[in-house]
Amino acid sequence: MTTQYDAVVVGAGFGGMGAAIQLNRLGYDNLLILERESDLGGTWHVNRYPGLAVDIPSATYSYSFEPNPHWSRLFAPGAELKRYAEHVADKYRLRRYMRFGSVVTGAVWDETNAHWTVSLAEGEPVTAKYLLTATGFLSQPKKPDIAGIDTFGGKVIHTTAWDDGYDLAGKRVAVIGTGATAVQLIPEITKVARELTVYQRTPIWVSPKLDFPVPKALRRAFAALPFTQRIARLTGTALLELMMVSGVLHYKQLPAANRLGKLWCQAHLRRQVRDPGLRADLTPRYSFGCKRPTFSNEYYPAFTKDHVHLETTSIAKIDETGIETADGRRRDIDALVLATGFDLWEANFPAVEIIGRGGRDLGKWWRENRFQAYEGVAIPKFPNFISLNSPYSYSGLSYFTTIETQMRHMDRLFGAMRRRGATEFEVTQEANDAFLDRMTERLGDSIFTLGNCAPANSYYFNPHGEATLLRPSSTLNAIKEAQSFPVEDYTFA
Ligand SMILES: Cc1cc2nc3c(=O)[nH]c(=O)nc-3n(C[C@H](O)[C@H](O)[C@H](O)COP(=O)(O)OP(=O)(O)OC[C@H]3O[C@@H](n4cnc5c(N)ncnc54)[C@H](O)[C@@H]3O)c2cc1C
Repeated sequence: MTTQYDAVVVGAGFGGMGAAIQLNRLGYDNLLILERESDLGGTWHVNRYPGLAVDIPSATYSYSFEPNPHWSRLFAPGAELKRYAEHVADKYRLRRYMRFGSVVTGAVWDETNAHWTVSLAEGEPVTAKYLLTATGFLSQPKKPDIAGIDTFGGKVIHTTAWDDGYDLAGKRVAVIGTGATAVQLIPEITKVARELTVYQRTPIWVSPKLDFPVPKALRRAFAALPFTQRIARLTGTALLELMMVSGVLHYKQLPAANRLGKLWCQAHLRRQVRDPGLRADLTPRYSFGCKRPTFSNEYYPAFTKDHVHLETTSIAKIDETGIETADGRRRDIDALVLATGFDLWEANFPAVEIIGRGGRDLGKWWRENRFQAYEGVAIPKFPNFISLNSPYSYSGLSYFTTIETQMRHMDRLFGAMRRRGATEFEVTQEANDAFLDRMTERLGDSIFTLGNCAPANSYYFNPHGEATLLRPSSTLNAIKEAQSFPVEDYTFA
């Protein structure tokens, strides 16, 4: 049986596009990128809610080999990220590989033909020598399990499916959820809604946001002198890195750095909210860093407005016209906004059924053993498979550090394979186990223990209570390891 493609990449977000660029650099041109949506961009195609913006300095959020001198603000709005994704796809000629509206349902390693068979919700399966899944972490929307939610007769909008045609102006709106999305969205809703009630289960730490329009002269300098942009990128990355390494990853050695982060947010809250009761309700009971840091100058003040209510009593049920809390109070609303985030661990590890050598089912294996992946990309018994959204793959606060770390890993791995005249690779169980031990030990130094973080409800933690989403190492270290891992950690055939 012939193999149709060199590689199939699942997902046309920044991760999938980075993987395709790397495969091109390695000389593979017979590629297929399968994307269930109608266009590319992943996160930045799907999310369009008011207030959407990158939540780290824009200069750090791009491929290092394709800097963007045109960001309009220090924290660029979401539409600019989508345009940047389109620019990359055009410049690197990636659209020719993309097939939209293609929902992948599973993939099976075919021992006889030494290739992957990838099945789709519609149409014939496709086969490829290599399989790369870039299905994202924050890509499977979570709907809350609240009694009666389907009976609500007004408008229901999940933040990942924003309805541009529905006007919230003059409406009584409820927002469920107070995560990173809500921090961006709530201030925008307060500007138009007649009344807004925010249902909060877990408060969030919010830092001041040093945002401003990037002056045209600076943008021109970035375009004319690329090294200036590189400096901006390195400076931004170094600051994020400092925050991550000192405040979060080395918590055990440096608890003071973490306390400083917390004090910084507390002072922000004190400055912006005078009412001590409201302040207490908005104050998290978990350590700073247990969740992804958020930045806003408008979030806390939104709750001081007369037409905005913070509700901390849990929701008992939703009926046709409103929401009732556990203490029997109810509120009529016109629109219900679900800022309830994403299902990571159940729906995304993995996002589709992956069956490896000897029938090993990846989802089952992760759940029955531990969530693990060598260097955040490879798993024993899954030959020729790069899982870009694996446990321990998310390194650094800009996701582009993750993508480029993985591109470097691919470069070294495929290079070693080809030098041996081989076409198959598989990570060894021993190398995988040693990596898992190293990560587990490093996690012990970090803030990520349930003792510090349990009330945070953080998606960093898997169902076993281990924080296996983020790689507990500095970006520099992750990059170094991607460029120098022992190639003997893999077998080649
Ligand atoms: C609102 C929001 C704001 C964010 N802000 C930041 C930020 O400021 N900084 C930062 O570093 N990160 C941020 N992130 C994280 C962001 O997801 C990453 O930065 C990055 O965009 C991930 O790229 P990706 O390609 O890995 O995943 P995604 O962008 O999620 O792309 C995955 C793609 O896979 C497709 N897919 C999934 N399953 C299937 C299937 N079965 N079949 C076919 N296609 C499938 C999806 O449709 C999607 O297009 C944010 C995330 C969200 C949701």
